[in-house]
Amino acid sequence: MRLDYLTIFPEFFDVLGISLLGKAVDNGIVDIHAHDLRTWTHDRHRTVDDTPCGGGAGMVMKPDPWGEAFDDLLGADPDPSVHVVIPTPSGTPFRQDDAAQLSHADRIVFCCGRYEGIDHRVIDYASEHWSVHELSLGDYVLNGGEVAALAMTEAIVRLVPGVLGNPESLSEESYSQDQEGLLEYPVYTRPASWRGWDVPEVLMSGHHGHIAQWRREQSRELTRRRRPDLLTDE
Ligand SMILES: Nc1cc(-c2ccc3ccn(Cc4ccc(CN5CCCCC5)cc4)c3c2)n[nH]1
Repeated sequence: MRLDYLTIFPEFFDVLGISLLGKAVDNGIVDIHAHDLRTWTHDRHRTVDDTPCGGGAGMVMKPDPWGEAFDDLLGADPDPSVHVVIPTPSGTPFRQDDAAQLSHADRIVFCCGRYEGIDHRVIDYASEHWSVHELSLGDYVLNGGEVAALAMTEAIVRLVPGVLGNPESLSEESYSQDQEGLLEYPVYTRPASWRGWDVPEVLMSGHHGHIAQWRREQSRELTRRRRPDLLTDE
């Protein structure tokens, strides 16, 4: 899987060389390239923004640098197997299903906007050529797309075979189908008693059936309290 990031802050993505994703890069499972969008500017001030047509506060990112970056990175031939992800507050919510689907992609290009956003014609042009995903990280406004791109990257890449040390843990995670889409149960480790708090006895019983039942109950109770929207039983 090749991941490209178009951004005016490429150093944001240096962090991807650390830990889990760092190993995936070292193993050649994932190939990461961050690009400074100003590479594709030609004026002395390396301008990437301009005033919004129709008025309004702030600045909007000019389309030209993005178009030239697409030309260099992707060429002009349509290719639906290339996924262009554009983090935006107005996108569809990024969910585990999106991460799962994108984990099968061979190529993903993250377009990280700043200012008040990117000229919409960039999205229109990209949509004619590649598979475009306008995705929101959540219902809050960030200063740009970089943090969202990092979060989405981690959610996607950890699902790629060979990236995680213990793939079986994936099936027990919140939102995963095996967990029936419920929130995951609380976890414990040693010591058995810590500052007056004990590990639930059932977990020390060695009775796997009881432990599994307790965990299912914990998941349902936690989901009922925190995320009733995830409960589908009629
Ligand atoms: N889930 C999530 C993703 C993002 C995200 C992603 C990408 C960019 C690029 C820029 N920003 C900052 C920004 C975007 C929008 C506004 C409001 N809006 C602007 C246009 C006219 C109406 C009002 C303010 C600032 C971004 C923010 N935030 N949250």
